[in-house]
Amino acid sequence: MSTTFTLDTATSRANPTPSPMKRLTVPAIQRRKFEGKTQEPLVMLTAYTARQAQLLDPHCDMLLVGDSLGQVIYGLPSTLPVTLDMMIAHGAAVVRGSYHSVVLVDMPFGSYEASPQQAFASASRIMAETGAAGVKLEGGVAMAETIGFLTQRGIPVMAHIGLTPQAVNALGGYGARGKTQEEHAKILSDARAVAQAGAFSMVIEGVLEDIANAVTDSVDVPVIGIGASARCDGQVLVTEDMLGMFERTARFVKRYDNIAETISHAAQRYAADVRDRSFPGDDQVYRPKI
Ligand SMILES: Nc1nc(=O)c2c([nH]1)NC[C@@H]1CN(c3ccc(C(=O)N[C@@H](CCC(=O)O)C(=O)O)cc3)CN21
Ligand SMILES: CC(C)C(=O)C(=O)O
Repeated sequence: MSTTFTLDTATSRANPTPSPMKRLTVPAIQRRKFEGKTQEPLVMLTAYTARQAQLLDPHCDMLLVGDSLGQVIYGLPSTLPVTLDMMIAHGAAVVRGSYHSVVLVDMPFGSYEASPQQAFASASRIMAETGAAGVKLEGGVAMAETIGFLTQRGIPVMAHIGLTPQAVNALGGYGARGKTQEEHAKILSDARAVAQAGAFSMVIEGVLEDIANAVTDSVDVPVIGIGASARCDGQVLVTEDMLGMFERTARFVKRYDNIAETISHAAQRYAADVRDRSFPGDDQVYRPKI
């Protein structure tokens, strides 16, 4: 007997008119900042593949196709070598694998910083070739003009401030930001600038908790934290970090499973079965019916 995988999404995905489960929208996400008394935090995880997106989608508000895929799936030393083509291939896969969450695609290093025009050329390719709902880009005051340019031309932008990994060479590492008065003030002005420019939301990464709280209180768009504060309007983690795929991760990661161990254990048992010829067994070979 073959194994059948069932998902809570299976029924609605098979339904030709899945109107009750319409995809969330960027304006709906933006409104969540001031909706309801409880202001339920927004849930975001990264996704890089269609199947991963299928599994995460029912539980999330947003799926981020992060340029962290450079390190997480391509084994690159940083996010800097990630290309627009890589982001587009994975972005399209995640859109195909999801039907509920807002899908956002990271703009990779070198695809947007030179000018608003360069950013529009790259972002419009992402939008047209993936079907994503918006893009994310790193930077504050310096990117405000570009964020306005994209937003006014119909491309929703999520900004990313604080610890911005594409600037690792300038920052000197992945240490938390905001430890000096100057840095603290810079992060606050970055937050205000990107919100003012039209970003519908922003990620704040790797900053002192007080700064994340101050940013959350001082802008009128949802602030999504990673290594930030529980008081942010939402949280994001890299899915593989959260699943326990890596031995070493940043302090801000909470592990909800240990899939590294699960995978190693399964591979070990498979290898043993192959080596002692117990795989394939009777159930896995084709024989003529008698
Ligand atoms: N798997 C993965 N998870 C991420 O969160 C992530 C990526 N990759 N790649 C792109 C960036 C890089 N990020 C990182 C990478 C390392 C640390 C880290 O190890 N931080 C140390 C402090 C380092 C220091 O003080 O110099 C820590 O202990 O938190 C943090 C964020 C976040 N992003
Ligand atoms: C860690 C998140 C916020 C990100 O930017 C990425 O996955 O690249």
